[in-house]
Amino acid sequence: MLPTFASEKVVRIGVVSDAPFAYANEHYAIAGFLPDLHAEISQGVNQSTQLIMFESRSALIKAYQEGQIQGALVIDPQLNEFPKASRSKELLAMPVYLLSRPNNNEITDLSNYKNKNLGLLADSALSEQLLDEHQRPESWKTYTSPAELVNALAASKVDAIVLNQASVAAQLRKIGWHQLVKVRELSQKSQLVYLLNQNQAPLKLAMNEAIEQLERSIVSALQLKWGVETSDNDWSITSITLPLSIAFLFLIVFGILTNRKLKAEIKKREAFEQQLAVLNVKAQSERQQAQKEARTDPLTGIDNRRKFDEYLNSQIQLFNRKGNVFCLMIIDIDHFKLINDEFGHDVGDTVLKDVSHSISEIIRPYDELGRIGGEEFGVILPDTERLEAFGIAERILDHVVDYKNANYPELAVSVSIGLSEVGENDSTDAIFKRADDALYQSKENGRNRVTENHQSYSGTAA
Ligand SMILES: Nc1nc2c(ncn2[C@@H]2O[C@H](COP(=O)(O)OP(=O)(O)OP(=O)(O)O)[C@@H](O)[C@H]2O)c(=O)[nH]1
Repeated sequence: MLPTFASEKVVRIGVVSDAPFAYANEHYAIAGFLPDLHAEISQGVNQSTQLIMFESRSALIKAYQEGQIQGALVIDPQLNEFPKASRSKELLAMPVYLLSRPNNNEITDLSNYKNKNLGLLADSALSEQLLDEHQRPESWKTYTSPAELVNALAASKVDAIVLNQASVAAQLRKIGWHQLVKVRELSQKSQLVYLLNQNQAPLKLAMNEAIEQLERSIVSALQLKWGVETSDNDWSITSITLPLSIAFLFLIVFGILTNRKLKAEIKKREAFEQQLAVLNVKAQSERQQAQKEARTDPLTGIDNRRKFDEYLNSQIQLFNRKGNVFCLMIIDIDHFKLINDEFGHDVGDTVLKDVSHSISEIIRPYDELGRIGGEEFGVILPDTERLEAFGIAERILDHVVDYKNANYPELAVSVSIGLSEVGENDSTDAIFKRADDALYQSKENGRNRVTENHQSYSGTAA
């Protein structure tokens, strides 16, 4: 069981290790998964996302349903697997494959299968499109899960099954070698679905970019690991080469002869791989938990200065690369020393926790809140321009002033805020200094107010 995080600031995305787009190396580390997104995460640019790998699609779905991950990346999911409301869809072109029993020379085109038994995945966008195109032949059957589909082929209930590129590698491994034909002219749109429970604008952007590179990465992953023919030259029909056919035929014969021994070996290996995958998920989540703790303020439970600085840095990089505007706020509790002196340090601690909670009630789920000093908080508002940020700052002022301590009703709390919008050729130090100078102005002008200090404009309002 994966631990659940108290903070919703990190989005945990589940991926399946078996699929080529979430393609694992022998150590079960991600080797070919949406390379851009992964690189972005490992380089620390996208600090708000973590990838959690699952050994099977059903384990991933279960984790998603139980809320252990907040998002999932799945290719061409069945419609009933995920709650519809939380879907975001991206369409991408993907070659379609027919997988048939060996020595089936009839496959040249899907229309040859109009009167034959063809298996398709039910509730899949790709299947629906193919069925419509061929006027829903009676001999075509749909199966509710990829496992059922593959079993139908293995049990000769159908002559061939339709697969999209993403599921080819996994299915080949399950049932051994069959004849695989890529039918390029039938290439339809397949779905890469990513599900997010919250609106994560930077993540969405990163994913959209990664999707553009997906086809290329899948092809090379398939070639590398499975040796599947993916020639660009013959798009109409691509079948296995003769030597490969002979080699695999030999494997099948060999497999029959040593069936039992082989089965036991495979079982042992699968159990070992499964254990390895489970251990890896566990180790990964423990590592992530430790990393999380190193970035959390123990008193308030929000992000600490280190995490906040990392996030600020990532926002500056995003702005410089893509022009995503954001605002930085520094919020300081007024006369906090007096609160400590008059009511005691413990009450001071309670006020710190309550103020951080009040701020989090006003900001949006994807804004970043951190404790950046003793009685000082920082807020980063991604995709937000100064006018909107100013309104949010004013709402924070009002909300904090409304604060009441149950044991000390006479305790009055207010904050002062310095606000700055990111500007041309900005750096973390420069924007931080502008916001800090603005905070100083708020204090100078009487506290309980917000002061703006942008590259081109500054001013105060109470
Ligand atoms: N209770 C408590 N107090 C803290 C903590 N961290 C810092 N402080 C206190 O916060 C106070 C900050 O005081 P000052 O920097 O003088 O500022 P201030 O009294 O808020 O005055 P202005 O910022 O000018 O409005 C100091 O007395 C610190 O001891 C903490 O974790 N808990």
